[in-house]
Amino acid sequence: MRLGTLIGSDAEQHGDVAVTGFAIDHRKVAPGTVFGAFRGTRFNGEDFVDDAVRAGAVAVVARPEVAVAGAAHVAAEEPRRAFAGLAARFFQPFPGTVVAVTGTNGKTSNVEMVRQLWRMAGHPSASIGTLGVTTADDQVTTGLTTPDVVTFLANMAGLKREGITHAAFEASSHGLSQYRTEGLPVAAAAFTNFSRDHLDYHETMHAYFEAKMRLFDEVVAADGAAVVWTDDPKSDDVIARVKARGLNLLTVGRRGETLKLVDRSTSQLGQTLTIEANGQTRHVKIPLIGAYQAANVLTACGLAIATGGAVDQVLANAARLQPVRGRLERAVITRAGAPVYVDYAHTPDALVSAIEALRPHVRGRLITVFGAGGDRDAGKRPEMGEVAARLSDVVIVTDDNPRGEDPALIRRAILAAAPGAREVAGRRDAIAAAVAEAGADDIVLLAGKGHEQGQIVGDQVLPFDDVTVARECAA
Ligand SMILES: CC(=O)N[C@H]1[C@@H](OP(=O)(O)OP(=O)(O)OC[C@H]2O[C@@H](n3ccc(=O)[nH]c3=O)[C@H](O)[C@@H]2O)O[C@H](CO)[C@@H](O)[C@@H]1O[C@H](C)C(=O)N[C@@H](C)C(=O)N[C@H](CCC(=O)O)C(=O)O
Ligand SMILES: Nc1ncnc2c1ncn2[C@@H]1O[C@H](COP(=O)(O)OP(=O)(O)OP(=O)(O)O)[C@@H](O)[C@H]1O
Ligand SMILES: N[C@H](CCC[C@H](N)C(=O)O)C(=O)O
Ligand SMILES: [Mg+2]
Repeated sequence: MRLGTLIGSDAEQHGDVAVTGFAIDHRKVAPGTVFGAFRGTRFNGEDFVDDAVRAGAVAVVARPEVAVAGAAHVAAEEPRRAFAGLAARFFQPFPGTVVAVTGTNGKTSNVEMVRQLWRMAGHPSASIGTLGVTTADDQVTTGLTTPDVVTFLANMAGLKREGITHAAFEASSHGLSQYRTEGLPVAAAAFTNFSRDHLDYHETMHAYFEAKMRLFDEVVAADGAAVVWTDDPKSDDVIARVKARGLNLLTVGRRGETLKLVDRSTSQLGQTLTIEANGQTRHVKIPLIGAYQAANVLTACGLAIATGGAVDQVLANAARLQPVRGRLERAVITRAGAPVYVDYAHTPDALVSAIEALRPHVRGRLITVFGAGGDRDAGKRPEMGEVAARLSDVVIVTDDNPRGEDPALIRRAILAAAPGAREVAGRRDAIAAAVAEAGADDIVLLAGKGHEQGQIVGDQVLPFDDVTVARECAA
């Protein structure tokens, strides 16, 4: 593609050169690259403009006041957004049906469930999120929930080349506020729930909520749809904004109109949902436990319906959903007979959801093992300690990705609000202690790491998988 075609600039000036790629890191610039110079939390990309031009950048997307010499200056007040638009023109085409999910918890579960529902309906489909890029026969990890905009658009274009027609992605608040997932048409967006997380980055709950709302206010197509879970304290706010924007609104939940959850009855290995839709009552048996999984199933069904699925077909397919990795995944049953569950709960609200999901299955004691991530929202630590101590019978506080912080101090912050909790440094020892403690009637919950394959200590990632360690401790 010629630069002039891309940016509409005069060919004699800068337009008649070939664009070979896009980069937001000057170290990735090659001859022909369009460089995005963004101000970040650690660096100012504007400081690297000259380096980028020397490395062969043919255009620089930057704020109007930034000096750019030797390459075209695409000036924009919000350069991240302008850059995403240009990159999308370069990388297109994309899968024809793209949907996004936001919310504090449940994004990964939802995109994975939508992908499965589409596949059951015969669509070649994919999801992009915390688990990586997932298709029916492949999974590639990207490291972040929402990859950077170049990786994101390149991945989407790659999926299209592989024949994928339907793709669902997680829109994290960081990704939304940094315009990491812009540029391509989004047919539908879903809201799962809103609670405390990431205040280290957004600072206030208001700013965190507004970051998420950009998905509905700006990212989803003007003629697109919104699927809203109705039973969250913030649901009505989201619905009001969706209505103001004139999107096609689908509501799901106890107060839902598209899919109304009338009843939920649990069994040992699953649950039956009674759902009213189109004036009819249906019983949908799903092979997943926990109210939160029921919420995710309904929201995912909403997205499948919003993208053309027939209600009957979608609800019938929901009965065949496979569990999502690390979300209430049963890792092992100990020799004493206690099931050990692994869950990705890493916020106070998610911890409540995970514990409440298991509680009906506990005859003896619920033993909860968890920690909190370093270099992340410190304020959530006592809140997590408080709910764990209040809702579990035995609490073991341990480590979860200490990153650059002292793990003992993180544990102390949790323990300060968790009366009666035991402290076990080192996650393997904590899991071993829980497994040793659990009797036949007890259930062990290992929370916080879910599918993760490493423990981040300093800048090292040490191999660690809760499921594997639980099995080793139980052997
Ligand atoms: C706080 C945060 O979100 N940081 C992300 C963000 O960084 P930033 O824009 O602040 O970048 P910066 O490092 O200050 O640099 C500014 C600019 O200068 C450029 N640069 C920098 C150095 C250099 O030598 N040359 C250069 O060109 C950078 O590429 C960047 O464009 O953009 C970078 C590139 O996309 C990300 O790698 C980085 O993720 C860091 C590693 C991270 O840990 N992010 C986490 C918190 C995150 O994003 N999590 C969310 C939420 C998960 C959830 O749902 O819970 C996620 O979506 O994964
Ligand atoms: N609908 C829900 N309501 C409340 N809690 C939930 C819900 N869905 C998931 N959870 C809890 O949140 C944890 C993480 O779920 P999931 O990975 O789907 O969320 P996420 O939004 O993708 O998280 P992340 O922000 O890390 O990407 C689960 O293990 C569970 O404990
Ligand atoms: N997407 C989340 C994941 C947290 C997972 C938990 N294990 C931790 O490290 O805090 C984050 O980056 O904040
Ligand atoms: Mg996720």
